[in-house]
Amino acid sequence: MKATLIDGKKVSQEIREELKPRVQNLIQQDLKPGLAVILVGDDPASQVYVRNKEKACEKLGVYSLKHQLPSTTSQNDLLHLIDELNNNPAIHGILVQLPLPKHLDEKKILYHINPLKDVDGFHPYNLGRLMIGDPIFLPCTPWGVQELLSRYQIDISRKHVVIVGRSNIVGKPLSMMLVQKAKAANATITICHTGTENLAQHTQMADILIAAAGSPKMITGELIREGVVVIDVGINKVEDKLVGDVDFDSVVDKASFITPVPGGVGPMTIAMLMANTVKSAERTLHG
Ligand SMILES: Nc1nc2c(c(=O)[nH]1)N[C@@H](CN(C=O)c1ccc(C(=O)N[C@@H](CCC(=O)O)C(=O)O)cc1)CN2
Repeated sequence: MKATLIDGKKVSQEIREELKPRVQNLIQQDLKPGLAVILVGDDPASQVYVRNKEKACEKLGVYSLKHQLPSTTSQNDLLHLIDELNNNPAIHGILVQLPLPKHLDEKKILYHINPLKDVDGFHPYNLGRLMIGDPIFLPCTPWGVQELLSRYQIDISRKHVVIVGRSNIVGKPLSMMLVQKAKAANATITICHTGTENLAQHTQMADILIAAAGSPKMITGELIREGVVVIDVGINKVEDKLVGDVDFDSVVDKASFITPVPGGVGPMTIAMLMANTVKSAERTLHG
């Protein structure tokens, strides 16, 4: 079996097209959605991702405000900037590009963002709302994964979903989102990580395997069973090449569906960020 490629680039473009009339409707009501992106330091990958976000805003008609700060920026200065953006009526979404330089307290910084402008969905208030099944902003990458499954009619009903990875920005929120659906869908959700003993015993049970461990090519053909759906969330730079957490070549002939890297989940993160920003602007109009 040769896996069907899940085209994240195509789906992300479809989603951004679907957002256009919503943005036009807001602009006609004199409300242009605004996204502020704070980039601290000069991490090359982060610069690419921030540029992708700016380009997405430009194409969609969203006002984009970028603050590029030196890696030596103090915590207080960063908190003051967030205060300004929290109080800026032209800004409906605020994100701080991760990772931050080590001297900055990531939690303190992220928790300082007004939850109602937290379009990354990382604030405890929003994660709490997600946990109780009443979300405002879903974290962009997990939401993008869910959208890919949905738009390719990959149903989790009565399926075993195995997530490899437990980060705060993907693994944990994604497991919460799928558990919410699993109740009604009679699905089973398993979370593994790079420290899981006998990892193969878990991954080989998966009908749907989501690799989000941040470990290049970790998931090989021996770790999966025939016909599994493979979603690769990994974004690893290896010898200047972007590779996922899945060893694509050893998996593609066993899987039924697979997301490529690049061109899979990555572009979905951007599209869902745009969706959260538009939603935030709409909420200021309609509550
Ligand atoms: N504040 C945040 N920081 C980070 C997040 C996040 O959601 N919020 N996620 C990742 C990085 N990320 C978004 O910021 C991100 C990663 C990858 C892509 C993407 O489009 N990847 C492309 C290839 C891009 C390239 O040319 O290298 C692909 O996979 O096709 C977008 C966003 C960590 N930080």
